[in-house]
Amino acid sequence: MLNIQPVAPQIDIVPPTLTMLAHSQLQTFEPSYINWFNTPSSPCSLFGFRFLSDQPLSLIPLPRSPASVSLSLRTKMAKVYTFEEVVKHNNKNDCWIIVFGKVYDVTQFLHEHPGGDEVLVSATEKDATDEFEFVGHSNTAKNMMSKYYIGDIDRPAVPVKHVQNPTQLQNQSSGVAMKIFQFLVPLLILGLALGLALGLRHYGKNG
Ligand code: HEM
Repeated sequence: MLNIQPVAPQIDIVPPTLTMLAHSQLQTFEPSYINWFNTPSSPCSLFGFRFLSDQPLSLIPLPRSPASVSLSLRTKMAKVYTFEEVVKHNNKNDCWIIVFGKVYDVTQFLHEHPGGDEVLVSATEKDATDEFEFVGHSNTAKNMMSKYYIGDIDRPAVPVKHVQNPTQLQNQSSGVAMKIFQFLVPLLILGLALGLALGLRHYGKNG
C-alpha cells in the first residue's frame, strides 16, 4: 500500500487539480513508474516534486523549483499566512519575517546576513518593513529576498506597527533636552542668588 505524504511549501505551486490527480493516481502506480516520475523531464519533476521508492512511498519536494514553472504561476498560487502563524517562527532556529506584505523564512540566511542575526530575530513577530527600509538596503539585498520568500501575509491580520522614524526620534530627544534645560536654569539662578547673598553678608560683616 502506498503512503503518500504531503508535501513541502513548494507543492503549493501545483494547481490543485494536478495535486489531486497525483494523489489519486499514485495509489495505483507500480514502482517502475516511479523511476520515470523522477526523471528530470517528467511532469512530477516539472512541477517540483519527486517520489522516493522506499516503502512507504513519500512525496517529497525537489530542492529547487524548476525554471519551467513560471514565476507568475508561483505568484498566483502564493501561500497566504496569517499573522498568528508567522509569529510562531521567532527564534534563531526558525525565523520568519514580514517585509512588504511578504513572508520570508530567513533561518538559513541568519548567519550570512551582513547586519547580523540578532537584528533579523528581533524583526520577527511584527511587520518589519519600516525597519528594513530604514536600513536603506541595496538593490542587491532586495534581489536576494526572493530566495527566502515563502508566501504572502494575510494583511488585515497584521497588527498596526509602532516604529519610530528618525524625525520622531530626533523630536523626542530634543524634548528631553528641553525639559532638562528648564529644570537646570531655575536651579542655576537660585544658586547664583544664594552665592551673592552669602557673599554680600560676608563682605558686610568684614567691612
Ligand atoms: C530577507 C531579508 C533581508 C535580506 C536579504 C537582507 C540583506 C542584507 C544585505 C545584503 C545587507 C548588506 C547591505 C546592503 O547590501 O544593503 C544587509 C545589511 C543590513 N541589514 Fe538586512 N536583509 C534583510 C532583512 C533585514 C531586516 C528585516 C532588518 C532589520 C530589521 C535588516 C537589517 C540590516 C542591518 C542593520 C544591516 C547593516 C547595515 C549597515 O551595516 O550599514 N535586514 N542586509
